[in-house]
Amino acid sequence: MISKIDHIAIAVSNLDEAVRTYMNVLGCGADAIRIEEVPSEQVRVAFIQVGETKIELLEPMSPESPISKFLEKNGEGMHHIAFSTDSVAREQERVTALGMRPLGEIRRGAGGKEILFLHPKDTGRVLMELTGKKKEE
Ligand SMILES: CC[C@@H](C(=O)O)C(=O)SCCNC(=O)CCNC(=O)[C@H](O)C(C)(C)COP(=O)(O)OP(=O)(O)OC[C@H]1O[C@@H](n2cnc3c(N)ncnc32)[C@H](O)[C@@H]1OP(=O)(O)O
Ligand SMILES: [Co+2]
Repeated sequence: MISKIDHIAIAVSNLDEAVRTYMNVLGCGADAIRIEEVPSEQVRVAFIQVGETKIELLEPMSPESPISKFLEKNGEGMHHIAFSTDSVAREQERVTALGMRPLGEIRRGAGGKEILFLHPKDTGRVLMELTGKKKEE
């Protein structure tokens, strides 16, 4: 079951600058920010807690990152919406049966959580991520 929006992700070219902008807009302190590197996606990511959900700022770590290609084509801006679920595998099965194409396999994203992306051409040209539990849970 999908329970809430886990995060809204924005592609940025300079993470530190973007973090400052969001802190200014939201009026929050550094305690609301968590930064980590996710090598599987070649991104450095900052999460900013906003109530029950988060803003995810994504900076590419290399030209191979999907965020590099996105920035080249579109510039900075909204990249994807992520939905929380108690079972990414079950949601994968459900949406696949409806004809949506997952992009690759379930893998590990930020915080070690299971993630799966759906092709934006099947979801109204908005990239969507399903995010679940940590793999060991
Ligand atoms: C921090 C870790 C993790 C988390 O825990 O939250 C993350 O969020 S990681 C985020 C980065 N990782 C990913 O984005 C992985 C999934 N993405 C992909 O597999 C690819 O980026 C893609 C979506 C398949 C696009 O790659 P590719 O086909 O090589 O690029 P194109 O530019 O040719 O795009 C094809 C087509 O799709 C449209 N598109 C691409 N990106 C988006 C987007 N973010 N939102 C909406 N639409 C998008 C693009 O415009 C092309 O359309 P056409 O031009 O009409 O062909
Ligand atoms: Co994400």
